[in-house]
Amino acid sequence: MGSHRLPLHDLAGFVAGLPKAELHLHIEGSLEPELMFALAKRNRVAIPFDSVEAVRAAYSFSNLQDFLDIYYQGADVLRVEEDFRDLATAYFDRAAADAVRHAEIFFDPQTHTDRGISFDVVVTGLLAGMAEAEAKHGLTSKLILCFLRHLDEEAAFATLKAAEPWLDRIAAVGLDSSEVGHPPSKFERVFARAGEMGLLRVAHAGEEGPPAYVHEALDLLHIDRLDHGNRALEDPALVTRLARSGMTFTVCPLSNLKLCVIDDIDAHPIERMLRLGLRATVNSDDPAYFGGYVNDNYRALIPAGKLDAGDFATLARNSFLGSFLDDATVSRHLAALDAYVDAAAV
Ligand SMILES: Nc1ncnc2[nH]cnc12
Ligand SMILES: [Zn+2]
Repeated sequence: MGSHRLPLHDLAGFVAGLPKAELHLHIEGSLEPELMFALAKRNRVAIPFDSVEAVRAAYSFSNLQDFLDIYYQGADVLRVEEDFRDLATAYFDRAAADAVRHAEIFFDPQTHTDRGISFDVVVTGLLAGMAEAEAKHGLTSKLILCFLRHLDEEAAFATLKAAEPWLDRIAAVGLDSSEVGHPPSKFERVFARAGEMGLLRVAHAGEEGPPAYVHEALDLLHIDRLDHGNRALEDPALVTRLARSGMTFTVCPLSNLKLCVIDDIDAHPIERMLRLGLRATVNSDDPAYFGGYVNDNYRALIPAGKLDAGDFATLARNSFLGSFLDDATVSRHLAALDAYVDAAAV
């Protein structure tokens, strides 16, 4: 889009060092097979694999549900506070290496409370990992509590209730899990209550579900950010609305490829999103399952040749603009990003 042209190798280096925020990351989806094995041993939990290689070999999915089945199974090794802290620490260490300066991470409390693990154990462990990342890397973070949409409204309300003691440590609520057949309307009242409690709101919509689900997320859930949003592109009036309102899309290229939302990474619609004036960002979703952290996702977009250095800088800029950081902090990150771009002289 812009006029910046760099040789491909330099472009990869430029993109890797760009200061960035990650806005779509399921912490349970950052559970690498090695840590899964270590935690299984530590907690004496049986897992249905006999090697790390066997786990990786099982990570071949033809749709979202295929993945979710194995993802919920993997989370079973997480039992005590220390496990959630170690999980978070592993993610933040990896993100810091990708020049991530700020991350807004999803967690799925129901995946754990339904197994008898308390909400407080999950949050306390994650918060410990978050504090450590800030001290060690200067990497700040926020928590987003996701409701599992395949479960019912009552279960979501119970989860919101469990969150009450932690409201000052939770930035937003989100909506994830099996999309088709579980429209945003199912959670209209839960999201209204979350809004009254002062929480921001995001939702997965238009990943596999139709544009109507994106309309519902806007009109019924009053979302502050749209997770995925790919299928919004099928509805021109919706695109206009999302562009005009400056809605942030948290796009996950490698996830889209691995879950067969797209057939070919070179056909990923993110370039089209930028041309349509949409505020797209690049994120890793479930990096342990989809073969890459955030820089792998940025890098995967290079070979198609549709994005130049200026576009990648825009994607990184969008990640700060779309974050839930205060304006002064966003400005500070954008100044650092501008300095990085100037120094790269692209
Ligand atoms: N990509 C995704 N879509 C819906 N739910 C998820 N939970 C973890 N990753 C998800
Ligand atoms: Zn997701």
